[in-house]
Amino acid sequence: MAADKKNTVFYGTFIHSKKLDELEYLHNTAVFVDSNGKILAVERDCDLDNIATTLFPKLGWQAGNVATEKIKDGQFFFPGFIDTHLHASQYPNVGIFGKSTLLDWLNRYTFPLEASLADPAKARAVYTRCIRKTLSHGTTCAAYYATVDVPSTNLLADLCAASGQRALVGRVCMDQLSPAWYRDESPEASVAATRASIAHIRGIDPAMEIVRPVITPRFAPSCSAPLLRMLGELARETGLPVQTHISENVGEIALVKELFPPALTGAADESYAGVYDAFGLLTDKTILAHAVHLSEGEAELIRERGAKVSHCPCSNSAITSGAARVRWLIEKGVVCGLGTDMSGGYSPSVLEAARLAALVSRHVAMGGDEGAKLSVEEVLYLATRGGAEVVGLEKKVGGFEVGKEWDAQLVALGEVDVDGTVKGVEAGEAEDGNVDVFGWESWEERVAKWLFNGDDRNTRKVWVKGRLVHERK
Ligand SMILES: O=c1[nH]c(=O)c2nc[nH]c2[nH]1
Repeated sequence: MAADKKNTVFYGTFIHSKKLDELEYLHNTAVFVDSNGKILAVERDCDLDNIATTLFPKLGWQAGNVATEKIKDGQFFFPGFIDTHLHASQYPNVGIFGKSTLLDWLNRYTFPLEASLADPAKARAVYTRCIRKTLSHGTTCAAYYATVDVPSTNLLADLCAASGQRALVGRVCMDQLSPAWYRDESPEASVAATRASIAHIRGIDPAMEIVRPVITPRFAPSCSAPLLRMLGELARETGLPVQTHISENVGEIALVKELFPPALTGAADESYAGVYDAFGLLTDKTILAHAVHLSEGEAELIRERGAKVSHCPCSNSAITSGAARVRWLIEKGVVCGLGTDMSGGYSPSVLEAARLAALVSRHVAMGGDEGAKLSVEEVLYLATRGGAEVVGLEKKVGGFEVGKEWDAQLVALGEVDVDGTVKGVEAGEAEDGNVDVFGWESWEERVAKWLFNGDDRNTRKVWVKGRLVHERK
């Protein structure tokens, strides 16, 4: 799809997070987005024709070069979702995990698939489909892991740039504890390959408007101490973000203790977070996926360093890693967002991750901590503004404010007619979606129904930086 070069006025109902536990509902509102995708003005409770006449001259807009996107009653604009953790290279394996847990899952399902993407044709098919699918679910920004292979990592970045999906793209670094056919030959080779991929990604998007590189040590067990040290140095030298996994599974944690004693790392103790910290990898630009079994001390250290957590409830349930205590992390002051973690997680949908975050928090509550429950408002905050902070883009995306960029989705729910059919669906046609709205629901109830029963059929259009990147026909 070509970039839309016009200024645009979006008009209708807008819903976004005001704070962690509050959504704001803006009705009869006009949002003025310039041809570069930046929000220039937000006018609430206004008449579209009047406001256009008064605001166009102030914005220096010519009426002939302005597109209007006025949505129907009952539909709403919502900020695009931010998937703070997923493996594009694992997309073909969604739903394929059997009864495995992390370490056997990696060996049985994951490493063979990732290695096979060194075939460029296969990588192109997988990445193209992954980007299309996540866009169709309203994911406007994704923090991707690619593979060890440099050309296929670069291809993922190229495809994100071409399709317009905002992305952090990381070449996976790993030099130990995986088969010889899927690992870096040495720490030096790993860093050289990472530099090559960073240079490519910077080349295609020097201003990092859509795509940016991210330094990606897979997780401590698959990286030697020299590699972790060199990647910490690379992070300091480049100022780039870092993404990795932490404390997902009890077997993994035991392995980290065994592999990285304080005598090797120089850390004060043998904690998992302490290992990353010892190597300069725990900074305010670090995205830590999972964080299921952290100790008090680790959560404290993560908060002190300003590192962020990607909560992955789908994956944590599917491969039986555990129930992360998100309320506890938030109350400690740790910034959290949501990750689908495909293909540990079986779904490409951040809406599904949000709904599972709500459910998993209820399991934590059933364990005795009633305050652990996350509300509809809270999980949608994590899916948007929380995620924006996790990936370091909170000034650009996550809500509808002047100065932010237009990363948004248009949501339409099924409006039930008096005869019990869904409006717009002809007799004999399949109904479009699982959400039935009867008309008496409050806006809060409509959003709750969307969270718990919505899917890509409700996501009619998706924009990134003002560009239409998906439309459901
Ligand atoms: O959920 C996960 N997916 C992975 O690919 C991975 N690698 C290390 N640890 C991991 N956890």
